[in-house]
Amino acid sequence: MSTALKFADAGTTDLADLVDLQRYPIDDPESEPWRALVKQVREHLDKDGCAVLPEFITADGLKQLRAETNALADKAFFQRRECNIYNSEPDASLPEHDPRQIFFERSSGFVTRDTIPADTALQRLYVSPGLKQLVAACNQLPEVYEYADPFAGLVVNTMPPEAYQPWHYDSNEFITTIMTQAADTGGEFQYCPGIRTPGNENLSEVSEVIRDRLPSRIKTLTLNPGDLQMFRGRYSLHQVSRVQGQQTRLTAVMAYAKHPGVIGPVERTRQLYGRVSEAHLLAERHQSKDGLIR
Ligand SMILES: O=C(O)CCC(=O)C(=O)O
Ligand SMILES: [Fe+2]
Repeated sequence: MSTALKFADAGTTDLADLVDLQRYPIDDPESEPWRALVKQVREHLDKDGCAVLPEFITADGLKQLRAETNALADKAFFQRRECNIYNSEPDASLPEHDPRQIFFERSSGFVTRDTIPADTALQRLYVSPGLKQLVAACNQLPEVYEYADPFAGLVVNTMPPEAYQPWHYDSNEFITTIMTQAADTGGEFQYCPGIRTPGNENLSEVSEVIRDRLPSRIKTLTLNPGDLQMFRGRYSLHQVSRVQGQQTRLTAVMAYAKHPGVIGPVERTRQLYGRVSEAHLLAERHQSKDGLIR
């Protein structure tokens, strides 16, 4: 992929070649249509933990994102790994049906932000003030920030045929995704809106869901490439069902933080991305000294 083009300019809001600005005026925040959009998204997020903005990306924009994510797909890190929904270690003292005792094999992979060239449409979208402002307003926050983590803020979830991303919660409260290429079949995003809340893990229902005994609690999202999805993944258990057919499912996952400077923990970073950077090591050392929450 060429890097001869101008690098991403964090100050530009001109996304006219990528985003359908007629329908989604993210370049005109506080305008009437923008406010109406934010109101609608908030309602969906409050009710369902999820909101979809259909055809957010233009046809040309989608062509570009699809080409970029396909070109990056072979840089994904894969590690087949047995995980429970909390990513915690096995604990033999727990009863057999406890959700912490149920492990699934994760076979999806991630391309990390540091391997995505700065002049790509993917990076332009992630750093765009218009998108950040929309995400902040929809989540009732004054501002959101790019991760300082060199790997984690923008990743491409890469799911070749037969890949499965098992039930999990995200560590951050809200996430924004754009699928750039769908699976032929399978690869469906499934979720249980608000199944846990702060202070209540709701282990009994969660245990039923992950043992396939409570299908009525599971919603399957109809998502098309180019739609923008906002999702509260910390409270809504979710999975991507097994990819079938020939085509790799590709999704750009954009994470923003409530505070600047967020860097993921060393051990989790190594598990997810197969390596860590100097920034991760420094952040961990710094954290252990001042005791602050990351
Ligand atoms: O690929 C998706 O649609 C969602 C991925 C996801 O849940 C995650 O990466 O945490
Ligand atoms: Fe997730």
